[in-house]
Amino acid sequence: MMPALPSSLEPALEARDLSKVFHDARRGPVHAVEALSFQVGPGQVVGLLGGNGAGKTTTLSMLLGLLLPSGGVARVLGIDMARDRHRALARMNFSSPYVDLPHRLSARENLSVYARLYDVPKPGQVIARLAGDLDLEAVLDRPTGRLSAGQKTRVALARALLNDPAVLLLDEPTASLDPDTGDWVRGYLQEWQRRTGAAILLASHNMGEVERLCDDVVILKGGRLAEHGTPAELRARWGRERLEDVFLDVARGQGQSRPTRPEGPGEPHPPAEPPEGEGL
Ligand SMILES: Nc1ncnc2c1ncn2[C@@H]1O[C@H](COP(=O)(O)OP(=O)(O)OP(=O)(O)O)[C@@H](O)[C@H]1O
Repeated sequence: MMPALPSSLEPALEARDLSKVFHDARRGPVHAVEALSFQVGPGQVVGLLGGNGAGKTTTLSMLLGLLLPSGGVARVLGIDMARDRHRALARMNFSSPYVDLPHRLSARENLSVYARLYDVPKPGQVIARLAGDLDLEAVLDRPTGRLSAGQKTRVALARALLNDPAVLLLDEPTASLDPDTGDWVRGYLQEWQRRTGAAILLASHNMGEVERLCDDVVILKGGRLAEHGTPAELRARWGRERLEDVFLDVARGQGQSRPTRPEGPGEPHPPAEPPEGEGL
């Protein structure tokens, strides 16, 4: 048996040889995620990128223990989420603008319910602090269903930070925000992460956001890992100045067909395969 690593060396989050096959009546077996391995180290922020249908949500759902993998393992803080999800839940959290909070409850009531579920000590104080941080004081007592998309996103983020998670999974945290509010939320997340040392896995289509927040980037294509590295490594490898162009090259399987400089900077890189069916 392999000796256990001291907990400080353990990845905060790990996908190892992770796969998910959906059995769809119309499409037959759908290989949403295939043999996917990556890690998020303690205190690291990793971006999970990929086009529509590339497998990001399926991956996040397995890491949250909401979907059982067809193969491989999803671990959070060393805990196998398919077996022992309940042991990790108190130390992790998740936020997505696509998951609605009950509409009739006020923002404060929603946050109070979740604070109770997470057994947050002094919940009133924690909610007041988060409402101050996220500029929600004026809307705390309004029904959540009547808030703007930007206000709902900030309430959802407050909900995700209630238990001071050591591991935070974020699905498109700024998707519905105007550029100014989006920028503000990114700045807040960056400051929060530096202060708490939490590990973050961030699924995003916003390359500026990924370049600003992420130490490392995983790009999925058709459920498989197509690229992995720091934003600087990926730019150098693909001879691109912007991560957005790296993403497009990976998506289109173009490799270095359009280098940004004539000599083609960076290491040569085998072009990614053209997309098969759905996926990036
Ligand atoms: N419950 C399901 N049953 C059948 N197929 C599914 C199911 N959930 C997802 N899929 C398929 O699995 C693949 C990956 O989907 P997934 O939602 O993980 O992609 P994504 O990267 O999150 O996409 P997006 O950026 O559009 O949200 C797609 O082909 C999708 O249609």
